[in-house]
Parts: sequence; C-alpha cells; structure tokens
Amino acid sequence: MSGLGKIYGNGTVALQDVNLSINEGEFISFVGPSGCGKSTIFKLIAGLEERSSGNLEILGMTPKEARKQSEIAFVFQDHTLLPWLSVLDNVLLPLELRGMPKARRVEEAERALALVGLLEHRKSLPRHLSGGMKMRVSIARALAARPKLLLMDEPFGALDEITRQTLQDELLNIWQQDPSMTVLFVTHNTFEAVYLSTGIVVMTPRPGKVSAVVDVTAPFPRDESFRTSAAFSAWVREVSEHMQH
Ligand SMILES: Nc1ncnc2c1ncn2[C@@H]1O[C@H](COP(=O)(O)OP(=O)(O)OP(=O)(O)O)[C@@H](O)[C@H]1O
Repeated sequence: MSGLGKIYGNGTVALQDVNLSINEGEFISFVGPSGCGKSTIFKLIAGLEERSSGNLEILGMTPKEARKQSEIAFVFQDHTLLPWLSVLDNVLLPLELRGMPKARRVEEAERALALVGLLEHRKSLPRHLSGGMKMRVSIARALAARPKLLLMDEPFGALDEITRQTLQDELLNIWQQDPSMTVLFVTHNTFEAVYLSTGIVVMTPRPGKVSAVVDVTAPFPRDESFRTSAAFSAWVREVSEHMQH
C-alpha cells in the first residue's frame, strides 16, 4: 500500500496516506480505535471498495485480479454459515461457485475440515454446533480454496476466553503448515495481537493512518510460556503505548 486513501461517498475520510509493505508468509494484526479504518483496509484489499487515492498491490496483482484467482479468503466475526446446509456443504459452497470438479471439491473441503478438527461433524447442521465450532467451520470454508491471503476481521471477538485461546493456537498451527500463506487479522485485543503476530500495525483515530508497526520477533511455535513471559508483557505495553499517542 502506498499513499492509500479512502473517502466514502458521504465525505468521511476513512484512510489517509497509508503506506505499508507486508511480506508473504507474515501474520500481521491491525489494532486501533473503533472507526480508524481497519475494516476499510480489508474492503480495499478484498476489492469490495475502490480506493480514492494511492496504490494497492496484492501478490503483484490488483485486488480484483487477486480475488478472481481465489488468492484471497475472508473470515468475519459473524460466521455467516447457511443454516440449512450441513457443515460439509457450507465448506463446499464456495468451491462449487468457483466451478471446481466435484471429486476435488469434496477432497479439499474434507482436508480443510480435518485441519480444524471437524471432519467427524461434516454432516451436522450449524445450529447443532457451539460458537467455537461454527467459527472453525468458517475458517475451514476460507481455507478450502488454499488462499494465499487470509483476511480475518475480529474472528474471535464473540467467543469466550478459553475458546478464543484454543482457536488462536489452532490458527497458528494451520498458518505454520503453509509457509506461503499470509494472514491479516483485525482485533481490538492487544494480547491476542501479540500472541499471534509476526508484526502489529497500530492505526491512529480517523482519518486512519499507520502510527507504528511493532515487530513481534518471538519464535514459533508459541504457547502458554510465551503468554506469561516478560517479553510478551513488554510487547503488549509497547503496542498499548503507541495506541495512546
Ligand atoms: N460505507 C460507508 N460509508 C460511509 N462511511 C463509512 C462506510 N464504511 C465505513 N465508514 C466510516 O469510515 C470510518 C472507518 O470505518 P471502518 O469500519 O473501516 O473502521 P474500523 O476501524 O474497522 O472500526 P471498528 O473497529 O469499529 O470495526 C468510520 O468512521 C465509518 O463510520
């Protein structure tokens, strides 16, 4: 992103001069006050909104090209599963829309469900699953097409703390299995950002700009001992301080 700006039709300046370069395979979290433009950045990346100024390139392509080639997938806080379809059919749906042959579709969907530990629930309906399980299905649906870029907008915001931490570990495991997959993650939770990320982008209040990028250089795999370490607290403090300035 260089000089990236977004002014909505009603005149709201959501983003101003955002400059950011993210390497393949990174796990980058975006934190900042409500309304600072985090979701707007995602919408521009996803090609759902047009930028007003500047440049944005994804894997050497425009957002729309990247989306067409199924290089981008999303996970939102609201799991958006179709209630009348089974777990497997929910995961199959986007593959079907892309015209993937049936046998391959089932193979990819089952691979993704196995990654999130839900293969044995493939025939269940969403209403028979817990909140954490629905989120896992939503992650499986995003992973089924093997995206190069995974956009996650506050995916764990509605979950209880224990489930949230379990899913954080599962997500890190999945990400580590594919070194070329880049994850961009929006969260309001500084602890979550530090635990998951290789880097954290701290944004200013509207109009959103990048106020700091904090590298979290702790090695992977990460576990409870990282969460309780002095280094972890120091990174949380650093991010919080940037958020207050
Ligand atoms: N379609 C739209 N039309 C007009 N203004 C919009 C539109 N979408 C977002 N905005 C405004 O742009 C600003 C940035 O919104 P955005 O949703 O990107 O922020 P955010 O950082 O994701 O917020 P939150 O943390 O509350 O989800 C806000 O002031 C919002 O009201």
